[in-house]
Amino acid sequence: MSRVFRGIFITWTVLRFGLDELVLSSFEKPWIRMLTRIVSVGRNLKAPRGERLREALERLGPIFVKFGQVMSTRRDLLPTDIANELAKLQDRVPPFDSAVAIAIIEKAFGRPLAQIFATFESTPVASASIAQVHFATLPNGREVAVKVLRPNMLPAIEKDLALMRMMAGWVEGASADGKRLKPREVVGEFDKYLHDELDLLREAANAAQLRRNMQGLDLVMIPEMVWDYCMPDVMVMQRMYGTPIGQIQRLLDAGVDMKKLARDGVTIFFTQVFRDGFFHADMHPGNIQVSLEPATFGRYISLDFGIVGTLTESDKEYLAQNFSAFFQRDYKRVAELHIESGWVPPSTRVDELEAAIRACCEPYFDRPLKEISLGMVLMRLFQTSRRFQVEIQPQLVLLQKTLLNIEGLGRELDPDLDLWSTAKPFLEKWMLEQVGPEKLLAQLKAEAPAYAKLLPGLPRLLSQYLKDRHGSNNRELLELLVEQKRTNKLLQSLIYGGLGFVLGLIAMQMLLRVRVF
Ligand SMILES: Nc1ncnc2c1ncn2[C@@H]1O[C@H](COP(=O)(O)OP(=O)(O)OP(=O)(O)O)[C@@H](O)[C@H]1O
Repeated sequence: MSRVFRGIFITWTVLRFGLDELVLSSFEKPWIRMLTRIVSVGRNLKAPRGERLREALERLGPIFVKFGQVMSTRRDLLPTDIANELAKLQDRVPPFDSAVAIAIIEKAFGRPLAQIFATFESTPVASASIAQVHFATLPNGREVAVKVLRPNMLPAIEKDLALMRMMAGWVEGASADGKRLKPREVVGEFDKYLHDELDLLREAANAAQLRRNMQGLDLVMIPEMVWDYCMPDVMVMQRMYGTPIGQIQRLLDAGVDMKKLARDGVTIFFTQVFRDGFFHADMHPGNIQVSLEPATFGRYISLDFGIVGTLTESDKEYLAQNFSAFFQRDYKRVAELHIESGWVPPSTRVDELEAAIRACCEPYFDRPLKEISLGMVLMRLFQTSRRFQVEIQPQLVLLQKTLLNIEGLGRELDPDLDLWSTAKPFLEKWMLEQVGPEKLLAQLKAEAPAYAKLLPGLPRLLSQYLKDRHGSNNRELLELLVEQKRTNKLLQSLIYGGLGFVLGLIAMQMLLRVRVF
């Protein structure tokens, strides 16, 4: 029953805020038209559409707020005004009772809190829509941060997701506009995203992988996971001491080199993308701090690993080659790359795609190179590709969104940051590695176990192959001989026939000559 009421409340909110107009310009179902007319009485649609959508999502609660936040990153799908407005959505959720947090921890560990931690700060340090964080100390004296999932998240999410799926079905059935927006696919993607975020073990594993990858770089610190204390709904990690990156004045006062910090940010990101193919994809300022401790002064601290992106070798190659071709203004190459990689249908005309890409990229060269936003270029490229029936891969959209975040952050720290010159050496080094002897050696090494299995059997396979080949050679030879005999006979008859004809002509001519003279 509560589901029915929730459904009615959602429909009512959608109609009151005029979201029906926003999503569906032409209704085909008469009952929806009728319902809209009833609810429309007295509704005020003067506010811009993005603002109305944001307010409606806030009214609908945390899951819808999260949905709006996730959608705000899909600038390749949404008009700019709506995406900008959705980006303003904030998790304004009160912290949950610490008694509840403690109960969750005790249930997860099956022991009273006093046996798990030596100390536990009951006032949370931060609280968001999915989890909240408390500081604590382990029995061995180690200081930790404890992330606890909000209670009853799963049932609440399942209920709202079921309603979202139902509404997506309506929207899709209601009009052609609705179908074009693929609402069911969008909700499906959101469903997966939320479930990933709800598993703190998964987040801990992401953190551990990133920490390992970043170990040798000395530019960023990632908390170590205390695995014995990590569960799907409780995550315990090393406590970090840092100043939020947003507090620029505090960092300046402490003597942090802002230009270096901006460059380091780009270096970290490009290392994660091009070297590791595994990147932190939730780079908002709330998740980034800077260490002011003497031993690690000026180093980044990265937090919150719920969202990471992974790139395959071919994704990396696609990106590196596209960026390179773009900066050489070789739009034909960009178009060819899209076709070669199978991104656009093979029937696509290179010249048409090239023209579309030129129209999208050329305006960027009006400004100095350092002002060009790679995130924007990538986004425009994706928007152009869509016109050529390209389904943009989610990991590339995630990357583009993170790139925008990194650029924004970098330029805030250093307005003169030249992103391209910082990123270029990475791309060049990476491209060189792709074709150089190192890559060949690495590939041979990777294939070595397969060769080791294959080699002992090779003589047997070779002799078998030759035997088969010999048999088939004989057959082919016989066929060839028969064919040659046939050709010889034909030639013989042609030669003899032709000779006879010529001799006949000569004889006739001689006879005629005898008669004339
Ligand atoms: N290991 C840590 N050491 C110190 N402080 C931490 C640690 N982990 C988290 N925090 C604090 O808790 C805050 C929230 O953490 P985190 O971003 O992981 O939670 P969240 O619920 O995923 O939040 P959101 O989704 O809004 O980013 C951080 O901004 C930071 O202040």
